[in-house]
Amino acid sequence: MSGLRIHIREKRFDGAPVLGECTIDAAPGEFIALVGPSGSGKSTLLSLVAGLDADYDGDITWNGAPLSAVGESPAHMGMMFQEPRLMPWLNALDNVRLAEAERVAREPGYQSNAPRLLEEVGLGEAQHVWPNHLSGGMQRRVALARAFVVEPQLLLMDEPFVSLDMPTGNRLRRSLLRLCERQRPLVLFVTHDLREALALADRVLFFGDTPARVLLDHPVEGARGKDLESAEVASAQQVLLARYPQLLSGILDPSQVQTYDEDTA
Ligand SMILES: Nc1ncnc2c1ncn2[C@@H]1O[C@H](COP(=O)(O)OP(=O)(O)OP(=O)(O)O)[C@@H](O)[C@H]1O
Repeated sequence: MSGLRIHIREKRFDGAPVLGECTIDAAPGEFIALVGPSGSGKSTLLSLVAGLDADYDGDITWNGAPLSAVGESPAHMGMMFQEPRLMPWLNALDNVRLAEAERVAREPGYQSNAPRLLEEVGLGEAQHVWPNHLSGGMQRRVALARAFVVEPQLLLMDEPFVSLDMPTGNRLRRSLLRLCERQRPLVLFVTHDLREALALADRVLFFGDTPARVLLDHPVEGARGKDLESAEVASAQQVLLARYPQLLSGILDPSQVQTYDEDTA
């Protein structure tokens, strides 16, 4: 199949199973949010996909070929984490350019996308500013530009907008969706905030149980692209939690899932 296939049979840490049987198929261009209680293995799953941890039982493929390790990956991969992880000795432009280094080496005559990406995230005027002179929100913008500068086919994001105030977070989410619209990467986005998942994703995967697995694969309708405090997001959240009251605690009654599918069929 084309796109990403994740099939985890088991992932253990120190002998204890953390992830159980889990199959996720995702098509190019899809935006998938991963939501679940703390410790349910969301970040672990991202690190397996990123190739940062190869110690698991399962297969992760991209267009049918193993997605085994960063650097050998058949998909251009971008990543963004909770911390912007900027190099303090490089200005905003050079931080973004750093991600292009491999491409510059590989493609003679390659024209840097970094200035355009910084324009797109609203930092056209701040290209030569050092990270310690940028606000937290601006630093995340640089990290967002850096994630997209490689034109990733697969973008892994682990709570990239956590602990930002609402307007700053909303602006960053709008920038992210604009960039996704243009480049169409497949995104796996970990968040604790159900509203953020509903405002960004095409599908939300809910994790839970021990060892963790996907409890529910929920298609999002109506809330995508809206601000977190919008009526559309509030309503999507209310409908979901009315039907599955303990979902965010990682508990789901399987009989409810059938009812939901029948309702939406
Ligand atoms: N390097 C590690 N060594 C041992 N145990 C680990 C390691 N990394 C994660 N774990 C354990 O694996 C489980 C899943 O952790 P993980 O960070 O993937 O969960 P999470 O759903 O992302 O949590 P959170 O939402 O709090 O970030 C937890 O019990 C955690 O303590």
